Amino acid sequence: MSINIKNIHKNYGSYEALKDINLEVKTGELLALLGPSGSGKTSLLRIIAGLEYQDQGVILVDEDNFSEKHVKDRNVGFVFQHYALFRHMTIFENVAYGLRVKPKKERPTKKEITEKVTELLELVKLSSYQDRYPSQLSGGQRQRVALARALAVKPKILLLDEPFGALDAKVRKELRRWLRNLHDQYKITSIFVTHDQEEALDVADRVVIMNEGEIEQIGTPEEVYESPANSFVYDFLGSINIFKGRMEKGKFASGAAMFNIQNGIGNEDGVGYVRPYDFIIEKQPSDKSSIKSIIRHIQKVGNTVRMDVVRTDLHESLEVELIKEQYSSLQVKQGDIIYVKPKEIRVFS
Ligand SMILES: Nc1ncnc2c1ncn2[C@@H]1O[C@H](COP(=O)(O)OP(=O)(O)OP(=O)(O)O)[C@@H](O)[C@H]1O
Repeated sequence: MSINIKNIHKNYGSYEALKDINLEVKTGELLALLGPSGSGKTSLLRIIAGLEYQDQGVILVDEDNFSEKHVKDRNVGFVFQHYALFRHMTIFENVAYGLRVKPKKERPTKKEITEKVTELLELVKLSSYQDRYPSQLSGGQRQRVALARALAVKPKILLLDEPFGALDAKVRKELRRWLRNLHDQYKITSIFVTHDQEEALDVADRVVIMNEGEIEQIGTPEEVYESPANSFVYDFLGSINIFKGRMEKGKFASGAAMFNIQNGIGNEDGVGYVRPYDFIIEKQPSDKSSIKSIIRHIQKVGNTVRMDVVRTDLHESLEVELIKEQYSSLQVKQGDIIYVKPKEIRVFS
């Protein structure tokens, strides 16, 4: 099932939560809606589910106009951040619930329900837990039950709202791999909401970056990370260093340094962006893009060494990241003078 979201507007009173959202989700795709708090991700998901209504626009699922359908007729699987399992039912009963409450004509037989639930519990690797109650499971296990329950009714599409948001970092990581594998087996067109950049980039086929009710960029994880469309996306998708300066004839001047740039040909003020790992560290300057700096702090974490350095021209801090081997061969210490040279600088006006 493909989802075609056209011209969606949503206001809460005078507040514009969604401003003309257009988006196509391809059949079998796992799409992430990523953005800071309040950017409109949940509102959009709830509108697709039919739990909220748009003020303008339509949602087509294949050629079916979803906008005219009630939530119960949309056949959407929904998984929330807080596992809304029924506390008084066993895990088996929780997964079976959606099948048992189907109208009589569509309801599978008792034997079919048992087979389906058994299959799903195997899929989420919780077969031996089927007689337990939700309170006897860990948070990660409960989310897996929630997903099995959502899949039981064979949804046309699957919507997940921060499904791993309440779990600790290690479990989150395990579950997102697991979700990806499950999606590859089931291939249900799925949209999941997250504000965690790493999670979106790690799991999704494509990422939609939202900000203040608008889409900033849509692309594969590689596209949005390697070629951010604007400064918001650049900033949102990882640590950055900012260089204030001016573009002049294909070059960018910032303090005493001058850089060759790919983008930006006008003569205007601009802001350059460099990721912490995108620097070459030298003991002597090699050209005008080598920025003289003093090492203020060195922090070693695993195989990575982070250095906090201060440019001597503008007295601004830069965050530089090296792998341990590079750092060892440099032989530098706090207080030393070094030259940091961006491998690439992207300038937005
Ligand atoms: N029922 C509502 N009434 C009024 N304002 C609302 C309502 N629901 C959401 N909003 C507002 O709309 C904006 C978008 O909210 P939404 O929950 O869609 O954002 P989000 O990106 O999912 O944020 P979060 O990551 O914090 O959940 C926010 O400013 C929010 O305060």
